[in-house]
Amino acid sequence: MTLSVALRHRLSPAFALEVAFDAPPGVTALFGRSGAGKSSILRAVAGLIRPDEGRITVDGAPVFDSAAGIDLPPHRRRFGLVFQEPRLFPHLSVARNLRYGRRALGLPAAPAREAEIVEMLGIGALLSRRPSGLSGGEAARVAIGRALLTEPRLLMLDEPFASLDAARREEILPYLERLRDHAGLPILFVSHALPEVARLAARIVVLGDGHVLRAGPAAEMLADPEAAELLGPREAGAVLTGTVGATAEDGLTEVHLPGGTLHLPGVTAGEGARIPVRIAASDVILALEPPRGLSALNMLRCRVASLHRGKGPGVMVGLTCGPDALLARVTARSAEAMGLAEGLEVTAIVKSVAIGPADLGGG
Ligand SMILES: Nc1ncnc2c1ncn2[C@@H]1O[C@H](COP(=O)(O)OP(=O)(O)OP(=O)(O)O)[C@@H](O)[C@H]1O
Repeated sequence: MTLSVALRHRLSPAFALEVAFDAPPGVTALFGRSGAGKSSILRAVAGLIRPDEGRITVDGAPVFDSAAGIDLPPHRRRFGLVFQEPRLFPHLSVARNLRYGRRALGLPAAPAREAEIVEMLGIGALLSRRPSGLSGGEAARVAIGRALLTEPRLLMLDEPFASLDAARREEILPYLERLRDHAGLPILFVSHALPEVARLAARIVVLGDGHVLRAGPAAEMLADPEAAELLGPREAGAVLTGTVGATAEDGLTEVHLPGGTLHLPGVTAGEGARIPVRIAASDVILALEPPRGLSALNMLRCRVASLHRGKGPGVMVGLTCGPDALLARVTARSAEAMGLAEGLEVTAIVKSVAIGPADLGGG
């Protein structure tokens, strides 16, 4: 199932949306600064605002088509929307909250499906509790479960963890990975946290001032020095796929990449698993020769593929390490002193401690 969106809508004299993008099954991240128009797009797709003109289709079938006069009401679109706040009913137990959306749509009870969703989201122990006793992460999972139980054709998550601290957000990411891998639905995921987007999304749509600034496969966008400027040079970083090796007594686990081996803390996947590893561009140091007598364990032989001079003092360097792509952020002064140029062979040095659990996929 693929969602296609093409719409124009003036929200105020100062702000208009004009966007077009596709969302196939898997996670499509809508990424952009506050006020870029992310939530308004979700509201339009959900049928909560009526665009001035455009078409919104699922596998070619319109739920909205201004030219043809089609505008299905929200409940007939069968799209699940989870807001920033979980919006659970305080007087109902978690179990009754879960069933509420289904009942409101007149769908029959589905105990087997419910058990499956409860298991996937890890909320079995919460069923008899009231929402007031839940942590933010638990409440977010219940809200996602309630939306899933309505058998949506599409799931939209509008920064469902905006109010959670970093540790709670990290806790919930594995559940979202399971949802992504097992639900088989297109998921529109609104976020302005790049590590989360890198971990979950297959596609990224970067929004600015109501427009699509750039859209494409996540792996390509995250490794592209020019796109890094739009994603935010401080947080930008490529995602590489490695194979988990042995764990040493000091807790560092080998992760083998074509360009070399990383030794990383906090790897939970078992030996032999393939896991994504996000390496922030600002955590990579470049050297012309493999350095000796250095505390960093992680060195990858790479070649400079492209250079992008940003607005500030930084240069974003695109590197290829075998079939992998990596980004490094250096100062323009260093780039010049090193004579960085396309095709030059360099060693990329990554600090182990710079890579945290949020940067590693579950495998
Ligand atoms: N009902 C409305 N009437 C007028 N202007 C609106 C309305 N809703 C949103 N806007 C404006 O549209 C712009 C986009 O808002 P929107 O909430 O879609 O952005 P966002 O990218 O989701 O931001 P955030 O990350 O802060 O949630 C903002 O300038 C906002 O003030």
